Amino acid sequence: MFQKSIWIRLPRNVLVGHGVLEDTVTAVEELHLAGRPLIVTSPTPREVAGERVAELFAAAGRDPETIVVETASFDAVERVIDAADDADAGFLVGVGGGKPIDIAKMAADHRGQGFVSVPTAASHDGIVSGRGSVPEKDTRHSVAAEPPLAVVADTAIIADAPWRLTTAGCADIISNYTAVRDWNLARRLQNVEYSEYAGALSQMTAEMLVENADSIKPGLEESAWIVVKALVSSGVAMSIAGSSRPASGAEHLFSHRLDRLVPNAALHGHQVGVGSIITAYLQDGEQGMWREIRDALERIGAPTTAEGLGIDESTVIEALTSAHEIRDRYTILGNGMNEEAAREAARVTGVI
Ligand SMILES: NC(=O)C1=CN([C@@H]2O[C@H](COP(=O)(O)OP(=O)(O)OC[C@H]3O[C@@H](n4cnc5c(N)ncnc54)[C@H](OP(=O)(O)O)[C@@H]3O)[C@@H](O)[C@H]2O)C=CC1
Ligand SMILES: O=C(CO)COP(=O)(O)O
Ligand SMILES: [Zn+2]
Repeated sequence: MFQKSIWIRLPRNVLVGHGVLEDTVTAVEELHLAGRPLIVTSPTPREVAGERVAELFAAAGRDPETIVVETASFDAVERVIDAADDADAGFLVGVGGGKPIDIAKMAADHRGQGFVSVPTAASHDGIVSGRGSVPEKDTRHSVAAEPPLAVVADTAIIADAPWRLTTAGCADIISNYTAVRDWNLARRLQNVEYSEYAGALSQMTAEMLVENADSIKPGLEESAWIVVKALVSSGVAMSIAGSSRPASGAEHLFSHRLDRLVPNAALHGHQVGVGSIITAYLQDGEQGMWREIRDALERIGAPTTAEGLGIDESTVIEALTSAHEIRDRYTILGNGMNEEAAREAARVTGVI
């Protein structure tokens, strides 16, 4: 299908490295962002980075305001919009994991203002993307939102975050393998618009992460480097595609379904990693690449079983049989799996 036009919205300043938090104000000034920042953060990220970001803006005479959010909800987005109105903020800065970053991103989108992403954990590729994910009624998947103008990823802070957050980010990247294959399938079966560049970038990102899996170890700042760069590249793939397609297929539908059935049971990345093992089995059968995906997750220390996610067998089966209803996105799940097929796939792959 010929694409008449595309509009790719990417971050302009991406800072990754030891101590780059100190350059936050410079990164913002270089973007000519005017006015007061509203810093949107959550309790722990506030301590590890938010307070320092506020000090830096205060020292630059920008009179920052801070708001602390605790849950990813539309109420929280509304509160942030109100706080930005009250503070007459010129732009928003999200400091933390996916929760405060997405809330800031969506509030910035609503206000039509600039947004800066300061991740304190490498837990998923939403730290860079123009997608926001805040549960609303039946919706758990991401929707279009304001992409960050700048990303400031301080690897010293990220390397210090709990290791499970980093393994979740790795698993979110590894899941790109199955997402790209599902996207290709949808192109062939449904004539869905496909971007060769975005698909290739997403797949290459997963391959590079797996090749580097042995260098990804707790306590090593180099690991934070590798994972953040992969998350940036995956976020860019989504921006090129103009959708989350390059990084979200059936494995993400499975995870979104788990989020509804057992909210907060496990991290997003860990859920999509387990979903990716089963998705790969569905895509090419018992002899296919599901073992490689499982082994890569194991090498990194991410869960590969229902038990590892802290969920029971029946929840896995329920999520698999209803995941196709989550959104209008064609994947290998097609019109859905029946219970026997779901049990077989989960059993063969060792997930249950
Ligand atoms: N936009 C997108 O494309 C995507 C968005 N998402 C969304 O992102 C959210 C999940 O993101 P995730 O990062 O896993 O969740 P959170 O933002 O909830 O972070 C997970 C936990 O890590 C803590 N934390 C963060 N940084 C540090 C640190 N440096 N040291 C110690 N603890 C830290 C947080 O503390 P505290 O409790 O204080 O916040 C929280 O308890 C969900 O809302 C999900 O829907 C997921 C995937 C993609
Ligand atoms: O998590 C994502 C990509 O890794 C975003 O995907 P969704 O659009 O399915 O939420
Ligand atoms: Zn994801």
